[in-house]
Amino acid sequence: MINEPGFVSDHVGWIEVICGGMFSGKTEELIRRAKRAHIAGQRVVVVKPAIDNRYSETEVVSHNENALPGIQVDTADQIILLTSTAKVVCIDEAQFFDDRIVEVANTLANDGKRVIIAGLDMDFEGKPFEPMPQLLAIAEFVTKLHAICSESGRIANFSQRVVENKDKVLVGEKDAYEPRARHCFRPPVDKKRGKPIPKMNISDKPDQPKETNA
Ligand SMILES: Nc1ncnc2c1ncn2[C@@H]1O[C@H](COP(=O)(O)OP(=O)(O)O)[C@@H](O)[C@H]1O
Ligand SMILES: Cc1cn([C@H]2C[C@H](O)[C@@H](COP(=O)(O)O)O2)c(=O)[nH]c1=O
Ligand SMILES: [Zn+2]
Repeated sequence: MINEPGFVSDHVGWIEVICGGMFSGKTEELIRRAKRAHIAGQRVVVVKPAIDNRYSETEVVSHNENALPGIQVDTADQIILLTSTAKVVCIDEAQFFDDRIVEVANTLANDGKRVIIAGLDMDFEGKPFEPMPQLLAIAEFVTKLHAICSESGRIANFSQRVVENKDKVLVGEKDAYEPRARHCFRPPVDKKRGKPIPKMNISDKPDQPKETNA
């Protein structure tokens, strides 16, 4: 029950955030919750930012090709106009919206709607992906999912960019990203030192002080 707030609460609105790295199952989970709300007879509207054109312009699609009809929007404010009669509003790829998405999510929830938001919590540098931190802060319910690390088979919460590109936004799939565990993630070049930060080996021991005879 704890993973499905929509079926334990009453008629007031609230915000659920599903976060994690790439391939962790965020879109699948969003689709699962949307489908169940639809089965429960609730009017569900699914939206995604227009920049995410990876699989389809009219559907939200997961990496394993689960899909649901979804509307592309250019701005967060358009979501308000599109969802006036909805009971449940599902927003995928929330990291691609600007800060207005925070106000929009609050407005929808205050209006009595269940707002389900999926998004990447960290970018390719391993830094918080704005505006996800703000959305996580205002949510009543948070679910963090993990992929499987492509190197170690451990749980992965980082998204390793495997192509040379330093833009924060780079839409892509396995052609450009791999899920990685903490100890298998290599952040991009450290700008100050100009060198790649070496991958940390979990068996590495901290440097021991050298003995001197002085
Ligand atoms: N390394 C991986 N770890 C977990 N799932 C993976 C991996 N590679 C591919 N997948 C597939 O990705 C699916 C999740 O896709 P999706 O919901 O679109 O993830 P997200 O939206 O978090 O990127 C999984 O069910 C699985 O079929
Ligand atoms: C890490 C990172 C990812 N992206 C892009 C790549 C994908 O198009 C989406 C994430 O989609 P998913 O459903 O979570 O797989 O975000 C980016 O633009 N910048 C990044 O740093
Ligand atoms: Zn997704």
